[in-house]
Amino acid sequence: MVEREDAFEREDGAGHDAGIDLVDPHPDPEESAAESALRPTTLAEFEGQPRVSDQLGLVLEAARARAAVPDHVLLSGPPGLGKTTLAGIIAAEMGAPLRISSGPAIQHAGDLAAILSGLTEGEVFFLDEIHRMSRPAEEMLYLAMEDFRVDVVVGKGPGATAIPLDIPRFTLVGATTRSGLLPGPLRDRFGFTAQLDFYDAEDLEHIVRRSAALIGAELDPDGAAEIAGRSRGTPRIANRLLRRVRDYALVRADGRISAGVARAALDLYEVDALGLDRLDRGVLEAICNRFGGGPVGLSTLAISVGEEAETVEEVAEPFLVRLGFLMRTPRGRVATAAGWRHLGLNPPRSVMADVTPDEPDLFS
Ligand SMILES: Nc1ncnc2c1ncn2[C@@H]1O[C@H](COP(=O)(O)OP(=O)(O)OP(=O)(O)O)[C@@H](O)[C@H]1O
Repeated sequence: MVEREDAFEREDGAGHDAGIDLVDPHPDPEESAAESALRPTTLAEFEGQPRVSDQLGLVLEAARARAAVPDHVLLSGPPGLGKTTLAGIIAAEMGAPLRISSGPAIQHAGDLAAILSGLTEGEVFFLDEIHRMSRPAEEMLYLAMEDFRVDVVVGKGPGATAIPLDIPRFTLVGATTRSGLLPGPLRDRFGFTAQLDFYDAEDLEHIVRRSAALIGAELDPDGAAEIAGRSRGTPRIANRLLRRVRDYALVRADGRISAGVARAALDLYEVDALGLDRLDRGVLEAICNRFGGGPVGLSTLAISVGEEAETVEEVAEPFLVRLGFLMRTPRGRVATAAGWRHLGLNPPRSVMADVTPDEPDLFS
């Protein structure tokens, strides 16, 4: 890959606000209580994803009919689409307790052995970011998933012995944003795999209306549509925008969220009609205005918008790519004609000449 790495000064004021962005799909620890309060607890309450819902419902019903522990479940998809929520629903529907941990928290096989041996019969073990577990822990998990057994190694070196330890039957719910990174043997041990997709506007409207009722906000149907349309297909973002719009309605209006109030609030927070925020537009503007439409390397682009390369790559780019405003090519990032037009600019012909739309996205 050839990246253009010319030095660019970081522009004062061009940086992003501290703390999590309104349209960042990743969880914000400060919002975890607010998020938990809005989590549906039954499949019937879980909006959208009809295929996943139907198939999972069947798996759970069959397990209940056989009085068995359900098969292990792998949920994959971008952040904020409901993987943790579904793990909670599986536990609730099975009347089982839920234990939560994450791949990065389990660095030693011993950490995993301690969790697994402490589970109760039928417990649901939610392992978020399962692709980020250490290799020894991953190997221990294979055996635990298949035979409900772990081998605890006692001692070191040639004298070390593995003592097999039976563990209760449990259901592992693994979650990953990158199912491609999971080793085949791990993937094969899940009895049910579901890929969560971005939500359509209608489902998001239902989610926003349900959440508004739970937080006691008065929300007009048009107001719900306005929030849903700017939520980037992601329930976490929809709920976050709803909370901000609710604040605006209380302070600057009569408390009721009409379409006009939602629009005014989201304009104030710089989330535009398609859900682009300041960073997304900054990235697009930098490519078009400063780099002639691209190609431009990620780090140069990140410096020019005063943001970490990781944030540009993980938050702004996926959405811009999804909207068809940006392409990631082997030579760098390129604005598409639609991207230029979204900024109200005319795309120069030369921009698209040497990049075919079918060029594979080598970075995903
Ligand atoms: N289908 C849904 N119906 C209603 N609310 C939903 C749905 N999916 C997600 N939500 C809401 O969106 C928020 C985020 O969901 P959740 O934490 O389950 O996402 P996630 O996929 O686990 O994200 P991450 O992997 O980043 O933790 C929660 O407040 C949850 O209530």
